[in-house]
Amino acid sequence: MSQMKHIDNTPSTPDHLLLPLLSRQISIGGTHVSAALKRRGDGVLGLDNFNDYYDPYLKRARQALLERTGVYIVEGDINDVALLNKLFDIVPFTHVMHLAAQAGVRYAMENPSSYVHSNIAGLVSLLEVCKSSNPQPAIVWASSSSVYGLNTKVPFSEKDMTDQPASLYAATKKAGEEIAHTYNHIYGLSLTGLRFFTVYGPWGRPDMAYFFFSRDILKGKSIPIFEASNHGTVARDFTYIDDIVKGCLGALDTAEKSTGSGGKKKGTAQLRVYNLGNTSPVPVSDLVSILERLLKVKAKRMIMKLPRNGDVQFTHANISLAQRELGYKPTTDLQTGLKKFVQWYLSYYSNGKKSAQ
Ligand SMILES: NC(=O)c1ccc[n+]([C@@H]2O[C@H](COP(=O)([O-])OP(=O)(O)OC[C@H]3O[C@@H](n4cnc5c(N)ncnc54)[C@H](O)[C@@H]3O)[C@@H](O)[C@H]2O)c1
Ligand SMILES: O=C(O)[C@H]1O[C@H](OP(=O)(O)OP(=O)(O)OC[C@H]2O[C@@H](n3ccc(=O)[nH]c3=O)[C@H](O)[C@@H]2O)[C@H](O)[C@@H](O)[C@H]1O
Repeated sequence: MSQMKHIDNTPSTPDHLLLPLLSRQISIGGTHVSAALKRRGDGVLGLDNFNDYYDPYLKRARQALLERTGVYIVEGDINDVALLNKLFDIVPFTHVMHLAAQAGVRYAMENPSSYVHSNIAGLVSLLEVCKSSNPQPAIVWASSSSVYGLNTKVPFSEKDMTDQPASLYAATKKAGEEIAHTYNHIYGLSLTGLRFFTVYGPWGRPDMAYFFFSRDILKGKSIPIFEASNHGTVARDFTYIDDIVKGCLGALDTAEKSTGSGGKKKGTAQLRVYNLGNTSPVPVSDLVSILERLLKVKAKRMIMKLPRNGDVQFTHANISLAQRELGYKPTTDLQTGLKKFVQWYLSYYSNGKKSAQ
């Protein structure tokens, strides 16, 4: 993790934050969601610590993109309670979209404490501030399909067991769901957790397979493709970012309807968890074939036994609850979504941008 750059005073607040706004949101992490909220007329303030888990140039490019649309991003850590209090004093946020986390299942074996810092301690700091703020904001936060862990009964439904995480990342996401329960139970915070299923698309994460496979296929480097020791398929319910954004907006709007923008009496606020997936798992080997066609380069495939590194073999979402309650309806298949990713990737890295890590 990088040294966090703490700002010692809140930067001059852009005028738009002080205007009477239809809805005032704080979005933590989450470039695409922030941009979509801004496009539809919500007031949005971003927060990110810009750590160096992956390519910092990419994070700064996303920031520049957002700032061109009028979304200002404060540089700071969710563990910085003084900073959060200051922001909540300036802006009476009605909603918090909390997408900041230490992501990645395999990196948890290298740097476990970064998961505890952001996904557990950071979540608690944020909820402490939300609990005391007036109005109490409705909070929508990112959980993960990884909470289903070693559960092999697919498709995964929200009611299924989540008590056998396969990685520390998954364990911290599961802990986040339990922490949310506590803050809902004691303080009446309105909390909606979204279990995202392997999200991909333009401006995505360079540590994810679809992203670094593209880089390495273009470089002629071999790519390790994990194969299960039981010879079963290794597959993911890959979900395109635009579909996820619609699910996030649906969750924010549903939270608004059921809680209003004021604080709730204890015991009456909502606590919900939804799967946001695509309902069509694709084997990782097919992901590689699609990338080969789009990049017009043959991959050097290195088939490896799936190591015990935090990966699970198969994910598949049952999304009927999100469909019913959030109006969530993913429409992008992997071929279409990867085409958009590859177009972005080629244009981003051919424009003299630093190469992905
Ligand atoms: N991308 C996926 O496939 C996927 C799947 C399931 C769940 N999720 C979850 O969705 C959320 C967004 O994921 P993403 O892929 O966009 O990840 P990301 O790493 O690109 O975005 C998270 C952002 O949070 C920031 N951040 C991390 N720790 C912070 C802290 N302590 N304080 C302030 N900012 C901090 C990072 O700098 C980063 O910009 C995460 O919570 C992740 O765990 C992602
Ligand atoms: O939905 C989630 O909750 C998670 O989604 C994402 O995790 P994963 O589904 O594991 O994505 P990703 O690493 O891209 O691997 C994709 C596939 O490629 C396979 N894979 C991976 C690496 C490799 O070298 N070889 C390989 O075959 C690998 O076995 C897997 O089958 C997020 O990163 C994570 O933050 C989390 O939130």
